[in-house]
Amino acid sequence: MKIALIAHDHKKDDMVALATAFAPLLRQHTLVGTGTTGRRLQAEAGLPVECLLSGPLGGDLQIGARLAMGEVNLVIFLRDPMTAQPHEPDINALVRACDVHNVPCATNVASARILLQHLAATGSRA
Ligand SMILES: O=C(CO)COP(=O)(O)O
Repeated sequence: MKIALIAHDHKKDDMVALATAFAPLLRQHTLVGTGTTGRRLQAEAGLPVECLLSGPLGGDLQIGARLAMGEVNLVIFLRDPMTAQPHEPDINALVRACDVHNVPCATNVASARILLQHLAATGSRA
């Protein structure tokens, strides 16, 4: 399973905590992330994350493009609903791509936990 991990700045601590809690599971999969999120997950959760561009510089679009080509199977995108983002069109494009291609996309911690628990229970592998 190829999993994309993305978090806005105010949600990055939540992402690190989530990824740390599920680190043994996430290690069994191929991980990709936007630049800053990915580097924090490497440094603080010890996870092997391929880091693309930072979100505002096109990272969301890179993940969306991979997803459209079938190279991303699950997205955890912890969005900050309280802060305006300069690259809002890119964010919408990524979430839309998930809907177009029927790729599971969790946009908050509660949903992400359910997806990851399901992944753990079903034993899907990379
Ligand atoms: O902005 C983002 C998603 O829209 C996340 O990008 P970073 O992980 O580079 O902060």
